[in-house]
Amino acid sequence: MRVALDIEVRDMEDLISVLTGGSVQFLAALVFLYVLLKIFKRVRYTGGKRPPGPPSLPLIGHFHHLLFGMPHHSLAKIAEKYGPLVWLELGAVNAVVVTSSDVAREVLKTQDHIFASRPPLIMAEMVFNKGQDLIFSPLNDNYRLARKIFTTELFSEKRIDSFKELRRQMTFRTLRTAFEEGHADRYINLADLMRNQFLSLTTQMLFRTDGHAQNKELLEISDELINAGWFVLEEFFPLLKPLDLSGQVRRLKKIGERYYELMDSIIDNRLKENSNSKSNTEEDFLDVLLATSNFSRLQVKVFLLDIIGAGNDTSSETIVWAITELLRHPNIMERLQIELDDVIGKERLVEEADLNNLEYLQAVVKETLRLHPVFVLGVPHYSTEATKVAGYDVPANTRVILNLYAIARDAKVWEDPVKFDPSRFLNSPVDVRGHHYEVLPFGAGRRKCMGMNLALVSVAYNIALLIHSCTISLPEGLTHLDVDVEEKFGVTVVRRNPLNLLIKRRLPLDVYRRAGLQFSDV
Ligand code: HEM
Repeated sequence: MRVALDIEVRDMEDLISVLTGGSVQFLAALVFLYVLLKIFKRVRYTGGKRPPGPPSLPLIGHFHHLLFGMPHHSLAKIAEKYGPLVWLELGAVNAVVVTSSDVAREVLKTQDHIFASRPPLIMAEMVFNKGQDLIFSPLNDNYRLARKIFTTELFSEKRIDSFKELRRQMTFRTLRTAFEEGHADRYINLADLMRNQFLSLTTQMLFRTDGHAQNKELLEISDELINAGWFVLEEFFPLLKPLDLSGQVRRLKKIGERYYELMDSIIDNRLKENSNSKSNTEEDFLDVLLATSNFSRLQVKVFLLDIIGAGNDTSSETIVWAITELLRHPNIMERLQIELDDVIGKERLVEEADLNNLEYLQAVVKETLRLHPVFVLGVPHYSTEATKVAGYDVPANTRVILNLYAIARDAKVWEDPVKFDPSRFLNSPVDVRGHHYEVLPFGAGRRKCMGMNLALVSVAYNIALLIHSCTISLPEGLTHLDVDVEEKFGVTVVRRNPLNLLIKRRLPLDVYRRAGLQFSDV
């Protein structure tokens, strides 16, 4: 199989900083690792027809493949040579990497019941109370109950709809900030702008409040979590864990402690408020979870952290990727603007209710998610029993890495796969909701993203407003040819370089005013 890559593989600086937080302790860790591995025994593959894979090094197996370049690129290259199901020994961890839509279908649909668990992760242990949350929970009764409550109570259509006005107000606030900066001819970093919006949106959905001190702290916690990365050295070399030479284990533990302390004060305040008054304000997620007697206080905290961790950077960075691609392709940006002007006109602002009538906009969203799925390697799955995949034997307790990035760029499936071309989704039944295995930005099957519907609405709405009601300019002297797509690898893959933009009003002032968007600059 051949996977096309258009992004320059940077250097190992990225991954090393993900692994170690940039610490010089990394070198010390490697020396100790070498000594400790002498007494370390990896659980070896036993019997059967093993999936193919590159030659492994003594003791560390294939771990070095994660150290050079970005893992989703390195793994795509390995798949080009060894096929869509590759066997890797990453220190003590046995893993298979899936890099085709056919094998993804087998894992996420035909054998979803076997592969829908999660491996034990140090991040889950340290921050998410040993995986008692939703994202990192193994497939067990606790998980099934939590997923049911998330589906019926927190992410039901009705609940998502009940936050529509909040989403509108938060997007307006973003525009107001952008226009005020633009009016003063100041450039604004789009990622910062969007992250602030989504953090405010999430905290209001969760806790009804939008307190700045609390948000700042949550933003820092979420940042630390994202920067911690999926690949914690000690997870692959468990003998190193007590020594914590990379400092990652300690760092994650501290993030957990800081978060729990903050949440304790939020929950205490809420319980006090609830006992003082019979409030008739809208229920938020905290109310719903506290009212569910099935969950302990600790579980409530980790469920909320799931949403903070999964709900912010994912949507905001997808918007940043979309605007990046639109700026790189002025003809596509123009076509989208023409659609918006035709369908919405220039007398009013676009509303969420318009989104289904904007076919090209939807195609832009899908194409962005195809080329830039922010969880490039998904969230790891785990086999609960031995099975066969694509004719190969996969033992129980194998970690499954789905290279969602490479699957959606498979040249066997996609014509001109690295080209940003939304029209490939026009008049096509293919969508990004987990029914078509050639593009899986939200995963598929039992573990499919809980926030997909919310994300699709918020992302499309923000892009529509930015393109319809704003003029967006690059810093002076730069053209569309200067807009890069360099990536930074972490829990999510984001733009490496900031996208600084000058954002100004595109429509007559009155149009914004009538929609309820007031400005202090006029
Ligand atoms: C563009 C935005 C988003 C993308 C691309 C995305 C992608 C994903 C992916 C790939 C997974 C893993 C699926 C698997 O294991 O196979 C996932 C899981 C999850 N996502 Fe999202 N996500 C997005 C937004 C959100 C939002 C807004 C929320 C909540 C507010 C959310 C909540 C979750 C949760 C709770 C899970 C865990 C599901 C489980 O393990 O059962 N996501 N997401």
